Amino acid sequence: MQASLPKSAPGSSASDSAAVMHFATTESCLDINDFSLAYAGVPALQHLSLQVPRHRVTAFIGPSGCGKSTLLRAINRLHDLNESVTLSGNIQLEGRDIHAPQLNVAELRRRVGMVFQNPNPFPMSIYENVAFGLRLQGRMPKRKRDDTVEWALQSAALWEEVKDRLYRSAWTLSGGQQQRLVIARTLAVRPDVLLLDEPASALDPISTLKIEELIRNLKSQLTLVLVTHNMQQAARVSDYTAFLQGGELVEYGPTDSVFTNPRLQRTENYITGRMA
Ligand SMILES: Nc1ncnc2c1ncn2[C@@H]1O[C@H](COP(=O)(O)OP(=O)(O)OP(=O)(O)O)[C@@H](O)[C@H]1O
Repeated sequence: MQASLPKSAPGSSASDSAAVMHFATTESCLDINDFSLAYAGVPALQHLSLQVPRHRVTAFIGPSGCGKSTLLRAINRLHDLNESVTLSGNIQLEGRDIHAPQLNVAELRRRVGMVFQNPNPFPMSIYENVAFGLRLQGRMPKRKRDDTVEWALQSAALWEEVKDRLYRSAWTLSGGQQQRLVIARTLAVRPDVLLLDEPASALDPISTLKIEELIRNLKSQLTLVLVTHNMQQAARVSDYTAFLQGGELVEYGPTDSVFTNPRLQRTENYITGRMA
């Protein structure tokens, strides 16, 4: 897969560099087109355009407050209930505008799963956590549900650790196991996209490495978007990296290029730690 990168000279403005971020030969899963979002009139995202390739890991990086979580949440329409939010432009999932009036938001959230910084298992058993979304979808033969729960736990690299205690409370698991359980719960309804907002930042180093390995392995099944403050993590797990600053997309490209040969000085300053 080749990415056709925007041609802008080092030092050009963010809006120049962000104008076109197309992956010419790659099929994109998400197309973000001239997307802007403001909270109570204060811009948080400004004219972002980028394409997120299918079956790859794309990392959003940038300083605190640059808009990474806002963008991730917008992809899942988590701002719907915030009346102060205004937006323009559009986000398309597999070619369909996620804000189209006839779009079913529950179905969007099944197709686009989201995992947050702090593991949030429900107060129920390990099994019931994973079966939760399946039950919401309607009746399913027990055998099929059991198979799906096992498959999701296997996909989340948790099955071996929990197969003998499926009916114990999810809260008996460690923080790292809880986060993998939450990922299993999300995978059980077979999403197309998994959004991960700092999924390992509350975890110890060993659990973090397990989550990173899981992210790498999951891309054969779905498209992943990762928000992280951790530069090494973005470099280790992502195929593409988008650098945001002040609500603008500054640079976007293959992770290797962004980290080893950034086009813009601002990107270099950030990834080398010269800018917080
Ligand atoms: N619900 C909200 N209401 C008003 N302003 C908000 C809200 N959520 C975020 N913001 C503002 O929008 C901007 C972007 O915030 P966002 O959380 O997306 O940044 P971020 O890059 O994810 O930051 P961090 O890395 O610290 O999590 C910030 O200025 C923030 O204060």
